[in-house]
Amino acid sequence: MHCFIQHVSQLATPHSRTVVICTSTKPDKIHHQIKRLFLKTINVLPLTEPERRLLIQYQLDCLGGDYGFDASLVEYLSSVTSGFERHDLTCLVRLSVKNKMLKQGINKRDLQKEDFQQIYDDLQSRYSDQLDAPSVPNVSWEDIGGLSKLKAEILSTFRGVNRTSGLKRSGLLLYGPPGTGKTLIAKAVATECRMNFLAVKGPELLNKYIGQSEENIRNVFLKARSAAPCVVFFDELDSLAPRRGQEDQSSGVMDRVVSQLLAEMDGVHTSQDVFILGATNRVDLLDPAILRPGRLDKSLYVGLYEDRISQLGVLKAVVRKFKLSDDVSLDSLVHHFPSQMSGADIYSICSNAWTRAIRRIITSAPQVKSAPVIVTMDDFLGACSLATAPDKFSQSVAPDNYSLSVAPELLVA
Ligand SMILES: Nc1ncnc2c1ncn2[C@@H]1O[C@H](COP(=O)(O)OP(=O)(O)OP(=O)(O)O)[C@@H](O)[C@H]1O
Repeated sequence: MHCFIQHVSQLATPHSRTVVICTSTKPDKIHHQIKRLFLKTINVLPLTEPERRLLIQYQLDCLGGDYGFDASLVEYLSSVTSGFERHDLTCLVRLSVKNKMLKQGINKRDLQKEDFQQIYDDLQSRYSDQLDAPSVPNVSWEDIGGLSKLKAEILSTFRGVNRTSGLKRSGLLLYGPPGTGKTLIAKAVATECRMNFLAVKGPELLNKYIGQSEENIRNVFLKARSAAPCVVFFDELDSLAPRRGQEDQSSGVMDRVVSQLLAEMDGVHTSQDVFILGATNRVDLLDPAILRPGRLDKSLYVGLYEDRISQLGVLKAVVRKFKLSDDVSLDSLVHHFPSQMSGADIYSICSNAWTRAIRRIITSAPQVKSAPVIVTMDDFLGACSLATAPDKFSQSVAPDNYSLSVAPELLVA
């Protein structure tokens, strides 16, 4: 470091014609003596949507010729590429155009959405593979059954009056028994609102070294801000934000973690494009400050499916991609379900039915290498009989524990 400082300082003579430019992805780690050498620090921020639009347009213009694209295509590409850097956008445009030409000849230049899909998917998955990088999940509202009121409530929060009038909510808490679809909802929110999704499990951020947990929390929010628009999903929030001042936490480590989390949440409140979703099975263990307006200012209960209509909704969503035989009647199937089920329980019945169908096909025609898997009513009924036999199937929420997750006083409309 000393040597570097000496050499750079020597260049700083009145007649020097040398300019030193340095780059860094972690400016906060640079020693202050090095920082002092530079006259100017330029913060290169992630591209905003209008900037991405300009860059995509520019890249297409640079390729010359008439590509026959319309403005809505450029608009679409800029809206789905949040988190993409300059180089990614250049690759996206150039490689997609090149592929199109290779496939359809140099004269076929009418570009469509689909022409960009393959390169877009490659770049997006490479981006998400980077450590903890946010991704846009592939879960839509159709993948979630039942919960229509909850969906409407969440959508109004995201798209409704709050945003336009500037009275933005900064976060929502989803609470309820395990396996009821809280994670699924968070992913669908990110997909439907075309936002990046950063999922964090509470315990993953906790570290035994002093100050490291707080830094992990800071990093999550830093990442979220740089990937904005972004949904940050804190699963198992109770482990990260337990009630402060507990006697058994005499070192105060957890209190500091909670305080850091609250401070970061307050910072997010002023930013338009980062939204926080929390999920917990134990709302009673949370520090009340986290539910204060301006942080997770709305709590929504995601419960078990107790009526046949909502069970049917979940069943339909889960078997959406199954091939069903003509004898399958989902309406009558739900009457074979236990009275209280979580989405995960229904998913388990369906995957058991699917496995039964595969076994049946293999046993009936072992020599056939590939045959379509068609699930019959018998497969479902066999899987249901397992579900109602208590010694063979354990529901994800034992009836004794239902009450643990329910805190009706938090059902704020
Ligand atoms: N409403 C639903 N519609 C369709 N599938 C569902 C629904 N709820 C749950 N599932 C199924 O159950 C699985 C588990 O759901 P999920 O992980 O979202 O539950 P969770 O409430 O976040 O659980 P936990 O509190 O244990 O983290 C999902 O992957 C999905 O297959």
